[in-house]
Amino acid sequence: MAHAKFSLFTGCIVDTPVMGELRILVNGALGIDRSTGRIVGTSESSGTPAKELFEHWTGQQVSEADIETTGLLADQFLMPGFIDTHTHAPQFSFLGIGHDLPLMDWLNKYTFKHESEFKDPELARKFYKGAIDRVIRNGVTFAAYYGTIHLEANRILADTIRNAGQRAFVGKVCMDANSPDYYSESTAESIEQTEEFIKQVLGGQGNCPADTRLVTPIITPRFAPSCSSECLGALGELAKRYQLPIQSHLCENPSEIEFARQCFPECTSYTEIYHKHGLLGNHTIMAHCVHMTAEELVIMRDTGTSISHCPTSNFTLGSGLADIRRFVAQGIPVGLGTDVGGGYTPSILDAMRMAAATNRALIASRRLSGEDLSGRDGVPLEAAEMFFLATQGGARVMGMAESLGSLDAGKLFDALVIDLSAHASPVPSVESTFAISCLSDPVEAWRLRLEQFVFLADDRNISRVYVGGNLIHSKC
Ligand SMILES: O=c1[nH]c(=O)c2nc[nH]c2[nH]1
Repeated sequence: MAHAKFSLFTGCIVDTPVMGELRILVNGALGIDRSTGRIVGTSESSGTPAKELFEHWTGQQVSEADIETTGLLADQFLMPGFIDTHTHAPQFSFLGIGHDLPLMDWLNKYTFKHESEFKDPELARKFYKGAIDRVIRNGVTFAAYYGTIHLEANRILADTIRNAGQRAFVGKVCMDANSPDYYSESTAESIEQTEEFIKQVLGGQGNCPADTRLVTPIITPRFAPSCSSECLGALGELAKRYQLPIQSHLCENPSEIEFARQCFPECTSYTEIYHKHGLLGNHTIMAHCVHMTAEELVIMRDTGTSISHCPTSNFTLGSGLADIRRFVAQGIPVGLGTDVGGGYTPSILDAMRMAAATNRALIASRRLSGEDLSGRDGVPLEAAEMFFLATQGGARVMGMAESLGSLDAGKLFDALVIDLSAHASPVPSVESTFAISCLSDPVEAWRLRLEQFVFLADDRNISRVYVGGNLIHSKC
């Protein structure tokens, strides 16, 4: 069947096109056109023959021989791939180290030193493959990576990701100011090498449309304090000229915010620094945003800028509790970031759980201080909302909501087969979960199993990973 034109999955299919609304097709069918890697149709199948489904979806005559069918097992379901909107590839080299330090000390003691080692391309060649494989094993089909300041190591990172078949934004980190001597660059180097990196990455992939390109360069001023005004302005220009996304850090920690203020005293806020240099817009991802003023959130909303919520790292570096209900209420797009190595794990499932813990801690502390929590403010984040943040929410943050994030017809097939009864699974069997085994409504039973998935599962449950219709990881 290697030459079949279409693939069909039958079984339970789950996604969240809208925040908080799980769409569960218990007896679902999903068809893929292998030549484009796109979904041609998703529906309840109710036993309809495959040929009829495809003829209905495509409006063409289809023969049975053109269809390869995969029937999901009773404990399996299909879902959109996880989207990690913020992670640092070189920081896998010191995962789990230094979590007793606040941000600026952690950067100075560990981060800059480890990243500076990537001046040796040999290290990048040896190291990045294992890091990327680990991200993929965790079900991340699309990630926004920071590299280092080094052109060659970043090129190796981009090639490694493309060879692994993962979708990614990859950024050459820019640091021409206020950075250690052993890990900084001149303004000219920062700008020229960013442009060279853009040309290398785009040139290596021909003229394919932006949404089918696997690896896209992303303009990456590390954070405002690490860049001169000239560098920030030039990076804004490069993003416009090449129509590229932008990523950086914003309002993560009080000392960092003070540092940014000292570096740009002419700006009224940290957010204003990026705004003034043309770096905000609907293709910009700002990570953290833990300590934002009301005025800053208005700038974010008015410019269409997105937020990568990185709850794991916000806990481990003690940065604080970001209020995503407040962001969502303002209409600011929000997705999840693992922020390795501020965060200790590349698991988006962990980020989902940490997002829930952050939200519960915020609600509890506000209640204790007597705040009135009316409306959504006092409602704990539900599993279906976490599911959205990890998939469709992430796609919106990455500017790809039309092409990714859910399993609707027309979208690229970036998806995961989840096996709840995988070997050594942390998710208990249905039989041992009385609350589920006694239910007669199959949709309700799946809803509870999905809650268990969100709170209990790990990479052992992620049995297949697809990007653009290609299988890039399989446990069997
Ligand atoms: O969590 C973080 N990780 C980093 O590497 C970084 N650099 C600036 N600000 C940062 N925050």
